[in-house]
Amino acid sequence: MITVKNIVVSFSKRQVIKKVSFQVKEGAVVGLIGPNGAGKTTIMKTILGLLKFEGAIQINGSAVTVNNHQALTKVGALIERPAIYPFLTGRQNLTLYCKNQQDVLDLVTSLEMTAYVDDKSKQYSLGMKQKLGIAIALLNQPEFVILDEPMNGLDIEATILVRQIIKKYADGGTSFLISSHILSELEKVITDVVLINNGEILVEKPITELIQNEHQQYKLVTNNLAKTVALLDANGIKSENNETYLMIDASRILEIQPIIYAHGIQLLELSPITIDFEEVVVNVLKEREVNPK
Ligand SMILES: Nc1ncnc2c1ncn2[C@@H]1O[C@H](COP(=O)(O)OP(=O)(O)OP(=O)(O)O)[C@@H](O)[C@H]1O
Repeated sequence: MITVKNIVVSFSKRQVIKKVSFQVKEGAVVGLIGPNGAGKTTIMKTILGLLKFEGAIQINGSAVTVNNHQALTKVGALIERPAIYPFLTGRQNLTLYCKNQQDVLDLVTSLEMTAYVDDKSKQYSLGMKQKLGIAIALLNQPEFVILDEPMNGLDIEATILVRQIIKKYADGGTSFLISSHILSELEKVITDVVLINNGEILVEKPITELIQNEHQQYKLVTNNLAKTVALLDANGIKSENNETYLMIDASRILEIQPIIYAHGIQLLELSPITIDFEEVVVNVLKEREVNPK
């Protein structure tokens, strides 16, 4: 587990990370999200012992400091640009960092890099470099992987591939801390969300909880909407009629089926009205603008 407790990071006396605390549990894929300049990269660099900080960071109980990187031996990372030697081939770069050659073979295959892995990496496109950087981060069976904008420059196929690999590693117990601005993509892979703004945490939650909170309304479709409205009304259940469906408050949905069945009405659909992850995040940020702490 990575435990970040009350960390404060300052640049020239300006606090950019302000008492941030969160955890990354085993097998969790935590999305670290927030607007530009929120402090995501700074937090990642701090966890990697690259920046001075106040507070405490522990990886499996062992402290990370600027002078002690012992805790980081099982941590793989891709921060900002991949650390690649341009005059070496992709394979030579991977070999340089790996402890077990089999890892290189596996990652080259699973990230579909075979066609160019023996070319000099200075010739690589942005996406090829990015894949190589991700492969380096995943070498040596890491317990934790920190990825800053891993989908940068990746095409759709590579994005799907990277998503599948993250899931495979997470299923095997590897934990991830991933930042990305592509929330629709991040949503497909993360288990938890840490949302930051101006160096402060606004939300730390499982993603299901964050989105579920917004499932306040259900969509109800029956074979007789007008009669359904009247029946619900008679039972004190408010519904909003949108012509093709009714909107019902989540707190009353369990009562609906017995009422309509008793009157011979057929239930065709009863499903939560979801708003997507992107909308939830925008709403949280907007709400904070209106009601600052
Ligand atoms: N080396 C530095 N010196 C001074 N200020 C810095 C330095 N690095 C980052 N900052 C400042 O710290 C704040 C957080 O920056 P950071 O790069 O962590 O944000 P971010 O959330 O990763 O943003 P983005 O989404 O744009 O990558 C910003 O205000 C930035 O200007």
